[in-house]
Amino acid sequence: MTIDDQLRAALTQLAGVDRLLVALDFDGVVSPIVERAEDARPLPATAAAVVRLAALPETWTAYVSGRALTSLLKVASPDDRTLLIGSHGAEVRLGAEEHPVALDPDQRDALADLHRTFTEVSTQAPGTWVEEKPAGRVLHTRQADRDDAAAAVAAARRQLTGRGDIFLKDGKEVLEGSVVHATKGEGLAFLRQVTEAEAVLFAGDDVTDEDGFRALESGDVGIKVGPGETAAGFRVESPQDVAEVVGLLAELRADLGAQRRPDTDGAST
Ligand SMILES: O=P(O)(O)OC[C@H]1O[C@H](O[C@H]2O[C@H](CO)[C@@H](O)[C@H](O)[C@H]2O)[C@H](O)[C@@H](O)[C@@H]1O
Repeated sequence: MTIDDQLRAALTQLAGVDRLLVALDFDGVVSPIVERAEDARPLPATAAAVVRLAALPETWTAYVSGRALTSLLKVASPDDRTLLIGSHGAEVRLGAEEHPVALDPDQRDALADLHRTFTEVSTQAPGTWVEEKPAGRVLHTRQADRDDAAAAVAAARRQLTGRGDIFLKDGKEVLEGSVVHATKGEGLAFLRQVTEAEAVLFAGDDVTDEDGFRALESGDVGIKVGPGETAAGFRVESPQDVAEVVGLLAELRADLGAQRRPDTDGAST
């Protein structure tokens, strides 16, 4: 991909801010989408660029994911400095500091109902499976026959619609249910607050990432990966393009930092 002039200009501006947060969705952005969720891995070029960014002064990196933190840690193997938002904003890990989800008894009951509904539906639909998260469940349909997948999602929706204590989200070949209301927009706002970032880059590919794009402010850069309606200001086609974008941002910020550093005579170059 050639990074177009507008995106290059936005990245150049972003590279020059005092405090920068680079937040990336994981599946479909850092990792290509794959058949089996447990097989997802970061593209090496993106992972390397994230590490380079995290090592720069006044620069924070984050993965903002719908995955449970345990799953994100397993597939992403993030650098210790990379901040993590899991379960679409319900879980947070800032280095050694972890904020797990705490469910009250009503939420635990709702989670048990959600689990029962998704597993019963999945049993009837070959190729589907249920992923477990601390505050939710995911009905995966990527490996199912298209008609079976649609029927399974419709059946699960029918049984859960109207439950005020279970929040449903559509994703890529998944239906997610959570007993905690959380969004990536809230996750990003929290990260902006703790890092005191002057500007944020956020890249995402899925409908749930739109909450993140809508939480962006003037001076931030939102990048939608792939097709679909979006509130993001920029679009690239694939995770491979994301690797180029994040690589360029790391290069630009490192160069600007080097220019700002005093030379050996003590004067700024
Ligand atoms: O917010 P993300 O980091 O993008 O996570 C969203 C969901 O990603 C995973 O499912 C998706 O990726 C799988 C692997 O490529 C794919 O098989 C599945 O069809 C996708 O929907 C993950 O399993 C979910 O828990 C995340 O919520």
